[in-house]
Order: sequence, then structure tokens, then C-alpha cells
Amino acid sequence: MLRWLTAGESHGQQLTAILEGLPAGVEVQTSDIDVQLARRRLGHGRGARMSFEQDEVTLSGGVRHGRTQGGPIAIQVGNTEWPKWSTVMSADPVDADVLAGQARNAPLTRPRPGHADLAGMQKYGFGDARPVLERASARETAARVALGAVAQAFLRQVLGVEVVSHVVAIGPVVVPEGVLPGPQDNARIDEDPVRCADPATSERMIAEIDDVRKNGDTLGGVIEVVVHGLPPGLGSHVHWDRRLDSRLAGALMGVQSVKAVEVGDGLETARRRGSVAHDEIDYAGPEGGQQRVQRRTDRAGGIEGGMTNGEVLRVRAAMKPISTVPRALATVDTATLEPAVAINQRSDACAVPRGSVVMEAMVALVLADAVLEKFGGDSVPETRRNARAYLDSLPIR
Ligand SMILES: Cc1cc2nc3c(=O)[nH]c(=O)nc-3n(C[C@H](O)[C@H](O)[C@H](O)COP(=O)(O)O)c2cc1C
Ligand SMILES: C=C(O[C@@H]1CC(C(=O)O)=C[C@@H](OP(=O)(O)O)[C@H]1O)C(=O)O
Repeated sequence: MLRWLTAGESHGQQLTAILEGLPAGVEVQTSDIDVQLARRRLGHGRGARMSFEQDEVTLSGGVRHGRTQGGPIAIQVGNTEWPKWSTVMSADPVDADVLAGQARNAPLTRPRPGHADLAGMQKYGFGDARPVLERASARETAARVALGAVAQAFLRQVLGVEVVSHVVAIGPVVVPEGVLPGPQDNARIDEDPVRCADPATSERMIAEIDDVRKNGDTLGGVIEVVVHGLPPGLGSHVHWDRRLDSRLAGALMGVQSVKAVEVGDGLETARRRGSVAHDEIDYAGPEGGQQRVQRRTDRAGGIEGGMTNGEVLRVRAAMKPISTVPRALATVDTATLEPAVAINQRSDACAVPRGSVVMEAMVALVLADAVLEKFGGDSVPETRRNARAYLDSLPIR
């Protein structure tokens, strides 16, 4: 079983991430994580913080000379802005008169609609939204992306699996049907300012973001994660919490701002008749001692009965528009109970392009867990051998 945890605050010294259960021998180094973190900071619509704040990665456990050792992997993502926050966010007590001189420490009492602020203040008994927003912030997704980089290395090295993603909608602008990135397309998609695989739609997405920004507004959108090279049989139909679709949905829903998840054609499938909703199967003949079958379509997105079916996996996550709306939403000052406008620092206008890198990471972590559950192994060669033996022994493939 693969387990992972993150800790740390948005303006804290660092985020800490731990991944436990990965076999020995996965080739991974700091630069692999740097590459993924750099991708998470890009995208038209990102806020000012993405350009001045840097991620400083330290691989501090579980990896030696570029290979995992079988123990828990620990990753720190340091925040270069920490010196400005070291008093306000200090773990140890700070003299009241020192804190009083810090403008950054003023209590935040105008909770932002669409954020965790008010419910978090109520739940944890805070008179200040600071401790809530510090942990609720999607800054934490840097830690997930760091872990996802390790999971992706494992999937690639054991099975040749490639996890790619693309933005399929920003606000009302949607890619045409049938746009599907190939296994090596991430580099090309990264070149696009909104990570859209269709250049004409990308231009319209950029114009939409520019328009909302001009009007002090924000946007959300939809991301599709596409996974190539998965074997059939990851996950299981036998129990709800073993279904791969359930596990993927939970992981994607667990990303800040995600309000819906679809597998394959998702909601569209529900509007179709059964005769055109499923993926018909053809016999393709013998090959290398096995009988080959193939599906005519991939409407199911590579999952049937909670298991991978060997087709391309497709899952979509819908992000709501950024809650910190520059035009400022109405709220109540919790200190005075007077009407107020919500706290509004600088913020992303649209975080969907960089959100796509976070979704890739979550999918990679769930799939790495499912691969280990199916094939086990304490080293990469052992897991690879087990997977090969399973695939070679399938009478029908
Ligand atoms: C990559 C990413 C970046 C985000 N950036 C912002 C941002 O700059 N401003 C903001 O208000 N919300 C941003 N969010 C969303 C908030 O973190 C999220 O809406 C908030 O924590 C409340 O959680 P909920 O929307 O899941 O209810 C971002 C989310 C992601 C995934
Ligand atoms: C810092 C990151 O994202 C932040 C996520 C975020 C939020 O509310 O989720 C709000 C913004 O922060 P602030 O309000 O302090 O400007 C983003 O910049 C990051 O992704 O590294």
C-alpha cells in the first residue's frame, strides 16, 4: 500500500511531503521534482506570487544516489518568501510587542466567500482567518506535485506508463470533441500558455482570461488527465473502495477548488442511449501466443467495473472560478458584524493551466498505489517481473 501525507502552510518555511511504500530502485532525483514544480507555476492567468516566489526542493529521505531505497521518501519544498513571514508564521511563541509591529499579523476578519475561511474559523475556534487560509491554500499542491513526480517515475520505469494532461475548458470556452494528447505530448502542451492541446481554442481561452482580468473577475475550467500504457485489471469491481474510479474521483475531488469529476465521457454518457454509450469489443486475432481483442471506442475512459480495461484512461476534473475575486465579494466582518468586502490580496485570475499539473500528480499517486496492490514487489525489477508475468499469462489481451 502506498501512503502519502503533506504538511505545511502557504507562508510557512516549507512544505513537507512523505511517500511510504514505494519499492527500491526507482530512479528519481531533485531535478525531476524541480521540473514538475516549474510546470505547476506556469500558465496564463497565474497571479503575481507565481513569479516572485520560488520552490526550493530538498530530497531528505528515502533516496540515495538517485535511487529510492525502499524506505519512506521525504521531500521538503522550501519557500523563498519565508524571511518576510518568519515572525508572523513562527512555530515558537513571539513577543506580543514584536508581533504588534507586524502589519502582516493583523487579524483577518473579513472571510472570503468560496474559501475555507468562515467555516474553518467556526470549526477550529479562531477569531482570525489566517490559520485557516494558510493551510487551505493551494500552495500545498506543490507538495503533491513533488510526490507525483516520484509516482510518475515509478509508473514509467515499471510499466512504461505516461500520465499527460490538457485543459479542455476555461469558463465557457471548450475544446472540440476528439482532442486527445498522445503519450509524449506533455512537452508540446506545456508550450501553450493555457496548456490546451488545440491552438485555435487556446487563443480563445487566453482572450477569455484577459477579459475577466480586465473586469476584476476570475475563471475556472476543466482539465483532462490522459494515461497511456496501463494494463487491464488495476482496481477491482468487488468492493466500493477498491474501485479505481472511486479512488481517482476521491483524489481529484481532494484538490482545492475541484467541484466535479468525470470518468471517460462522464456526464455526456448519461445523456446517451445505451447503444451509443459503451465500447463494443472486437476479436483482433492471435498474437504472440495470446488472443487479442480491441474496443472500437473509449467512451468509458479506460475503466469498466472499477478496473482498468487496457484502453487509454481519461478522467476530468472541474475547477470552480478562483474565489478571491478582485471585484471583491460581500461578506461580514466577524469582529464587528458590519457588512464588509472580502479580504483581497493578489491572486490567480485562472489557475486551471497550472491545476492540470496537480491533477496529473494525483492520478499518478493513485495509479502507483493500484500498480503496487496488483503486482507488489520490493524493488523495481521485482514489480516489473510480476507485471510482465501477469501480462504474459493473460489468455485474452
Ligand atoms: C493550483 C491552484 C491554484 C489556486 N489559486 C488560487 C488563488 O490564487 N486564489 C484563490 O482564491 N483560490 C485559489 N485556488 C482555489 C482555492 O485554494 C480553493 O478554492 C479554496 O481553498 C477553497 O476550497 P474549495 O474550493 O475546494 O472549497 C487555487 C486552487 C488550485 C488547485
Ligand atoms: C502560493 C500558491 O498559490 C496560492 C494559492 C491560493 C489559494 O487561495 O489557494 C492563493 C494565492 O496565494 P495568495 O493569496 O497568497 O496570493 C496563490 O498564489 C502556489 O500555488 O504556490
